[in-house]
This record gives sequence, C-alpha cells and structure tokens, in this order.
Amino acid sequence: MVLEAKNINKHFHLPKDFHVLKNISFGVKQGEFASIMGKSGSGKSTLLYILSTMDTDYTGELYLSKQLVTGKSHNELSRIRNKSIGFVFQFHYLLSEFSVLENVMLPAKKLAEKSLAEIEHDAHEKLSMLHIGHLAQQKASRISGGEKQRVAIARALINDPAILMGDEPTGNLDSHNSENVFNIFKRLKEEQGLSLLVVTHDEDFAKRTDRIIEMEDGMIIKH
Ligand SMILES: Nc1ncnc2c1ncn2[C@@H]1O[C@H](COP(=O)(O)OP(=O)(O)OP(=O)(O)O)[C@@H](O)[C@H]1O
Repeated sequence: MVLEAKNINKHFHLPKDFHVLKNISFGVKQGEFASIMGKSGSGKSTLLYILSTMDTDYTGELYLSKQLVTGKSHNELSRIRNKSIGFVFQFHYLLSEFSVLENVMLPAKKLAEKSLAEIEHDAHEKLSMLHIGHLAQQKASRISGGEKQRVAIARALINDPAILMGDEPTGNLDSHNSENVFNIFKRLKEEQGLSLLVVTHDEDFAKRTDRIIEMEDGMIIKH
C-alpha cells in the first residue's frame, strides 16, 4: 500500500462538538487511481487534509509507503509531504509573477536534494510530458486556466511523489480541460505506475477511475 488509513477519527470542537470523520479505514495500492465521492459536507476535504499530512488533529494511524507518519513533528511532516505527496487543488495557486518554469521548480528547490541544473532539467521534462514545454519562460499570469492547471500538475510531480492527491482538480475547468486532466492522470498511472487519490463531484470522472470510495456523514460507505 502506498497509503493506508486506520481508524481515523476527527472532531471539530467549535461551535460545538462535531464528529466529522468516523472510523475511516482504507488503503490505496501502488499504481491505483482512486476517487472519493460524496455529498457536500460528507467530510471529503477534511479527510484529504489528514491523508496529505496537512492536518494532524485526529486519532488513528496514517501510513505513507508503509511508514507511520502519525505523530511525527511538523518539520518531519513537511519534508515527507514535499517528497512523497503531490497535491493538486481546484485553484492552481501558481505564483503569478514567476515564470512557469520557476513555479514548477519551487518544491524541488525547497527539498534541496538536487542541483539547480538537475531541477531545471526535470522541470522541463515534466512540462514537455504535459505538452506545455513551450510555455516554460512564460509568466504564470499569462497562460490559460487549463494551462495553469497543467503547470500545477507538473509542479506536483517535480519531486516524483509516491502518490498524487487532488481536491476537485477539475472543479474550475471546462469539459475539454477536465478531460485533459483526467487523461494526464490516467497516463501517469499507466506509464509510471503513479498512485492517485482524487476528490471529485464529477461522476463521469469518478466512474472512469479504478475505484470509487464513497463517503456519507463522515463514514466510508463503499470502497
Ligand atoms: N473548521 C471547521 N470547523 C467546524 N466544522 C467544520 C470545519 N471545516 C469543515 N467543517 C464541517 O465539516 C463537515 C465536512 O466538511 P468537508 O469540507 O470535509 O466536506 P466535503 O465533503 O469536502 O464538502 P464539499 O463537497 O462541499 O467540499 C461539514 O459539515 C463542514 O461544515
């Protein structure tokens, strides 16, 4: 398993106690493309924030590549996250005054395991793979919405993560660009054995993934 959650429970305490995630247990296998679906408020984003190690306020255990990450320090988690998890949001969060290339290079510079030349080479490679190599020197503010999301995917892949997570990664895109993103994800799974876990409201998208994990009222009702 690339990712495994065991008995995850979470409460929000304000305005009153609310048991938002109830005994969540499931795993994502190497090379699996899974989606999470469920009504608004069922706890999908809350769960994804825990799985991506950004939220540590829960009980239960979370394993990434068989390593227990629950209980690790803020600094350790930040490093594990940068190295092992790629994250794509509904909004691209690119730095608009930076070039496309600089945006993609940022997480690798932060990790500081490779020379600048290697990082630049890798960033060009990711951009070419996503058919946006010609945009490398363009300012991030000067490209289309669909292109921005592809740059965000390239950035999420720069450290060769074990798993790519997405929170509504096609939520802001038209059907043509959503299809593009789906095909990119599918290709990453098939050609590189990447594992993917994507929260989506788009049933057509979810139906074409390997597995739909269904949430209701903070519980997984099907997986
Ligand atoms: N910081 C918070 N404090 C208290 N309650 C919260 C907080 N964040 C979220 N909630 C509540 O937790 C529940 C789950 O929210 P979450 O955002 O995980 O749902 P979701 O399934 O991702 O919904 P959507 O599909 O609308 O994005 C909701 O009832 C929400 O109102």
